[in-house]
Amino acid sequence: MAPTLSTTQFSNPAEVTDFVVHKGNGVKGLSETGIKALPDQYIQPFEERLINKFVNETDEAIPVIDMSNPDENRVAEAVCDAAEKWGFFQVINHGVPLEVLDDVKSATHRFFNLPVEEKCKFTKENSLSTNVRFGTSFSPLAEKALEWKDYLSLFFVSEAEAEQFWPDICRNETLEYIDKSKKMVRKLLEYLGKNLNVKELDETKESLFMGSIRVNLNYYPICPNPDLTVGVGRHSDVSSLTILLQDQIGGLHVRSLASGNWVHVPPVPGSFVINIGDAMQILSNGRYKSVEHRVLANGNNNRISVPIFVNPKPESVIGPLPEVIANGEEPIYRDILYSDYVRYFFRKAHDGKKTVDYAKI
Ligand SMILES: O=C(O)CCC(=O)C(=O)O
Ligand SMILES: [Fe+2]
Repeated sequence: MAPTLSTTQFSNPAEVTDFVVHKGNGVKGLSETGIKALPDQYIQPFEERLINKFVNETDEAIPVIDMSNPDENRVAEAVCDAAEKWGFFQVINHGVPLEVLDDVKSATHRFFNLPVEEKCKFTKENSLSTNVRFGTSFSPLAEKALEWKDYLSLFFVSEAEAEQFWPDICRNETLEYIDKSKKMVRKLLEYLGKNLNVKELDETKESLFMGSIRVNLNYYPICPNPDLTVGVGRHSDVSSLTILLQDQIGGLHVRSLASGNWVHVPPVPGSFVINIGDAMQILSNGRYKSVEHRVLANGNNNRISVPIFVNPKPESVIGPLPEVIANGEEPIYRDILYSDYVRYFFRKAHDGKKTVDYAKI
């Protein structure tokens, strides 16, 4: 007979929520109790489950771009083409030292391996800074079904602020990861901008394209019934650009714009997965696509990922760029305060691409 919740230390779902969400054990703690059945609140509606037979039935694959190609125009073209057709691509030979990537992955494991009391210092209730938050799922209070993921989210303000408030155990590695990735991020944004007639990343464009940075350390522990739940539900990012470091486990799936199929993003050692976020879709008046993606839960392996969300400044007003509208195009998005847009995203559960409709004219 399949094990049920009653064969574990929990006698009802409320006790699970208390253990995972309120006591700060996260799904990692739950997984480590040896729980054999998925608690009810993690069971996703049928249509949200990424059952294997619906994926990988396709030979579509997101582009892999070699940034060391001496013909820079070719690199720029490949980046812009992928941003229009896929909204997603991987980059290799990107110039970020591989040891920086290894170090931030190790730091992520170290943080999540801390005792609960240590991690709990960074929950919403306890954290000494609103820019540092340890949590689970996406928005447990707004969600009908929870997601099988824990995270530490770090909004970068300054080195001094990080020194004061970020967890010691992963601070330096995360700061180094941000710092060493900046050059690549700038290059990618320059390529994307040029193709939109943005001649240079001056101060105004910099604050729109890369005015603020958030890094998440994500932990997806082994799940007892991975087919019934998700690591992350369908969503698009609110960033201008996301650069994501994943380990060798896999599980990230992207919705193909061409076919509607869910396409796996295979781990490529030393690469970054790059995706266009909603802010860039809006700034480009829909030319670059912020595409739905989600993460499968895994029954055999723990997985980590470390996305850097490159965002507009919270106080920026985002809307189709003048350079884009100058060619006579009708704007399809209205001007909107970026912090309002982000607040709207976090107020609800993941719901695919619906956030961007909020900015539609
Ligand atoms: O873990 C991943 O591969 C993707 C995570 C993600 O989509 C996100 O944090 O927005
Ligand atoms: Fe995402």
